[in-house]
Amino acid sequence: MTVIVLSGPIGAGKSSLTGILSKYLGTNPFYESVDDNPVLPLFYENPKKYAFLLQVYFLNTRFQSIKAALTDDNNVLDRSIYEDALFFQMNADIGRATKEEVDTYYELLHNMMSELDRMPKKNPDLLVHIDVSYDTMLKRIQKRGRNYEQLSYDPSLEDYYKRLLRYYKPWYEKYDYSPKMTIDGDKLDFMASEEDRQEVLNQIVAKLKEMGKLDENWKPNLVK
Ligand SMILES: Nc1ncnc2c1ncn2[C@@H]1O[C@H](COP(=O)(O)OP(=O)(O)OP(=O)(O)O)[C@@H](O)[C@H]1O
Ligand SMILES: Nc1nc(=O)c2ncn([C@H]3C[C@H](O)[C@@H](CO)O3)c2[nH]1
Repeated sequence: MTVIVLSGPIGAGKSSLTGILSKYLGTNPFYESVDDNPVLPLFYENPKKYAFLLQVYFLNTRFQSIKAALTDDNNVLDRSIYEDALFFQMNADIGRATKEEVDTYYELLHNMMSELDRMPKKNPDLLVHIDVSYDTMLKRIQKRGRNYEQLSYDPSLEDYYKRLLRYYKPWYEKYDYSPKMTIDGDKLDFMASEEDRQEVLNQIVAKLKEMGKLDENWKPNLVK
């Protein structure tokens, strides 16, 4: 039984890979709430006003998801609580949160992480990070077509996205809640190419076998 958390910038392919991977492993997916998130459009319209509220919204849903996932021990999460502070810190660094909001946020996060530390299973088994360049990220954001994420909606999103990418490298290096691995999201087009999809799945399965989380003779539940 495994809990796998995915990470990566906006449009990296986390939701897509969550679906593919959970089917392949025969586990249950947890998706980040986006289309039913009432605060997200407000945030893109007025980031300074809504950065804190949006973060509390995401933090709350991510806390619920990771608790359920660690209890069930049979899941893939498309983004997790471990990535939450990356987003908030970046928004705080560009002046979208007051000192009081920053302090309150970190206290809340700390309390939630302490709760997780008291659970029988405390950590995920593996982090799979999808690494993408700015060009790939932007192409995927355009392909998905959410209006408020487009540069035509707000040209300052170019700086926001580039900045976000810069926060990922140190975040990934510091992450130590579980073993981790990176997928090259620029090279491996796991949506359009069957061969690339299999390559990504092989890399993840090899890592799980190496960690002893999958039996050496393990075969997929569902081959498409
Ligand atoms: N490897 C890939 N190759 C080609 N297209 C991809 C790939 N991964 C994702 N896409 C496409 O890019 C878009 C964004 O993908 P997806 O929604 O999975 O990203 P995400 O990382 O979950 O984004 P977000 O952080 O915003 O939730 C979708 O239209 C998807 O079909
Ligand atoms: N500010 C902020 N904090 C988060 O923790 C966070 N997580 C995701 N997002 C935004 C990115 C995509 O538009 C969309 C889907 O990932 O939601 C976030 N925005």
